[in-house]
Amino acid sequence: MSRILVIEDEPIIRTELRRLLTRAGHEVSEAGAVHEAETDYALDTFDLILSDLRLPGAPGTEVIAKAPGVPVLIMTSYATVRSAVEAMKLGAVDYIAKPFDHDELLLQEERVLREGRLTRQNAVLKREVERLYSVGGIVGHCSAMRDVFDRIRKVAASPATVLVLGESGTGKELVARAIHAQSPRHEGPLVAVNCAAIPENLLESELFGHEKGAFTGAQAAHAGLVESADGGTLFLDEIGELPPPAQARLLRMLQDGEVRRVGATRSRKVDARIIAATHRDLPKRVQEGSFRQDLYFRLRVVEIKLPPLRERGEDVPVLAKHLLEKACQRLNRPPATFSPEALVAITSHPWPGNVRELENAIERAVILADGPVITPGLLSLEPGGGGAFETHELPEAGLGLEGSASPDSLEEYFRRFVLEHQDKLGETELARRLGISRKALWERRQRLGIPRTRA
Ligand SMILES: Nc1ncnc2c1ncn2[C@@H]1O[C@H](COP(=O)(O)OP(=O)(O)OP(=O)(O)O)[C@@H](O)[C@H]1O
Repeated sequence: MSRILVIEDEPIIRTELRRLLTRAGHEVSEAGAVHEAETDYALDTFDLILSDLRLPGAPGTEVIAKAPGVPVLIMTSYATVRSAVEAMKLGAVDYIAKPFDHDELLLQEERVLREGRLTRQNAVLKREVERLYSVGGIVGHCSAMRDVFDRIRKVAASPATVLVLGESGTGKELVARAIHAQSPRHEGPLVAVNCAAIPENLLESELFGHEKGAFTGAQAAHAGLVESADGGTLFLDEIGELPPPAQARLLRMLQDGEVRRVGATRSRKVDARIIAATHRDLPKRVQEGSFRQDLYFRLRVVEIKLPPLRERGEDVPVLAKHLLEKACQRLNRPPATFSPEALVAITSHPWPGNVRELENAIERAVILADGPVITPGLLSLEPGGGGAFETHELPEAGLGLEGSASPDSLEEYFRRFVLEHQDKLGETELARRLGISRKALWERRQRLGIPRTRA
C-alpha cells in the first residue's frame, strides 16, 4: 500500500480518483489546491502526488519544489499538453491527459510508484556501498581499492607508521588524510610536507627546526614542521627525495620519539604519527645506497599500495562522473554528462597522470563546454596518453628558456610547455624541467596569466 495525495479542485474528479486508487489498495488523501495541501499535510510523507495543473491559486507544478524527493504526476487537459511538457521540465515525473482512461491512470501511477521505490532503494544501496567501499572521499570499488580502504580502516586506529606507494596522482595524499581523519589523532594537526618541494639545503631545518645561530641567517630559534605536528600526523610526501642528513634525523625520531633541532645540543620529545609516501622504487634506492635501509624498514610498518588508474577497470567511468559532478559544482556550472563517445575515450585512455590527470581533463572540459554534454573533443586526450609523463622523460636539464630565442617566442614556449605538461607533472617537476625555481615558475604564471589547474 502506498500513500497518495490527490490535488484536484473538481470534487467529482477528486472523488472518482479516490475511489479508483483506494480500490487499487492505496491510502488516499485529498486537497483542492496547493496551499491547502501544504497546510493540511506533511508533503514529504507521500509516495506519490497526483496533481491537476490548473488549480485555484498556484498551479499544480508549485508542489514539485515543496515536496522534494516525492514523485509528482501532473494531470492536464488535452488543450494544455504543451504546459504539461513544461511541467516535466520543472521536475514532474510524468503527465496524464484528461479525460483519462482508468486503466491508463492506474498503469501510470503503478509505474511511477515502482520507479520511486527503485530510486529510494538505489539511494540506500549507494549509501551502503559508499560506507563499505569509500573512505574519506576516495572513490573506488575495484578489488585493489577495496583492499586500500580495508587497510586504511585497520591502520587508522593504530599509531603505526604507514608507507603509501603509488604513481603520481593516484591519491596518496588523500589516503594520508583519510588515515588521519579516522585516527584517534583527528583533532590534532595534519602537517603535509612535500620533501621534493623544499630546497635541499633548507629541508633539514624546515623539518626539524634550528637554534639561533645554527647557520648563517639563523637569527632566531625556529621550530620545525615535525614539532608542529605534535599530537597529530606528519605526512611526508616524496620521501624518496629526503637527503641523507634528514634521513638520519627522521630515523632517530621514529626510534626514540625525539627530534633535535639543527644546532641544538639536546633533543625534544615529539609525538607525531608519520605517514610517508613516494612514487619512487624505494628498495631500488636502498640498493643504490641513496636511501637508508633501516629507515625504509621503519617506514614500511604498514604499506598501502595504490593501483594506477589504468588498472582500476570500472572505477574509471565512476570516478569520471564523480569528478564531473564536483567540477560543475566548483565552477558553478549546471550539472553535465559525458556523451557515450566521451565515456569510451575516458575508459580507453591510459591515464599516465592518473586521477589528477583525469580531474584536470574534466575541469578543462567543463570550462570549455558550451552545453551540458562533455564530448571527446573537449577532453582533448592525446592518443596513447603521449606527453612527457614518466614513460617519455624530457631532458633532465633546463629547456633553454634563457637561451637566444626572442622573448615572445620564449613566453610562447613557456606557456605551451606549462599548459601541455601541468596536468601530468607537479609544480616541482615542472619547474625542474623548465630549469627554473618553483618561485620563478609561480611568478611567470602570474605574469602570463596561466593559473595552476590543480585545486
Ligand atoms: N580515488 C579518488 N577519488 C576521488 N578523488 C581522487 C581519488 N584519487 C585521487 N583523487 C584526486 O586526485 C588528485 C590527486 O590526488 P593526490 O594529490 O592525493 O595524489 P598523489 O598520489 O598524492 O600525487 P603526487 O604523488 O603527485 O603528490 C586530488 O585532487 C585528489 O582529490
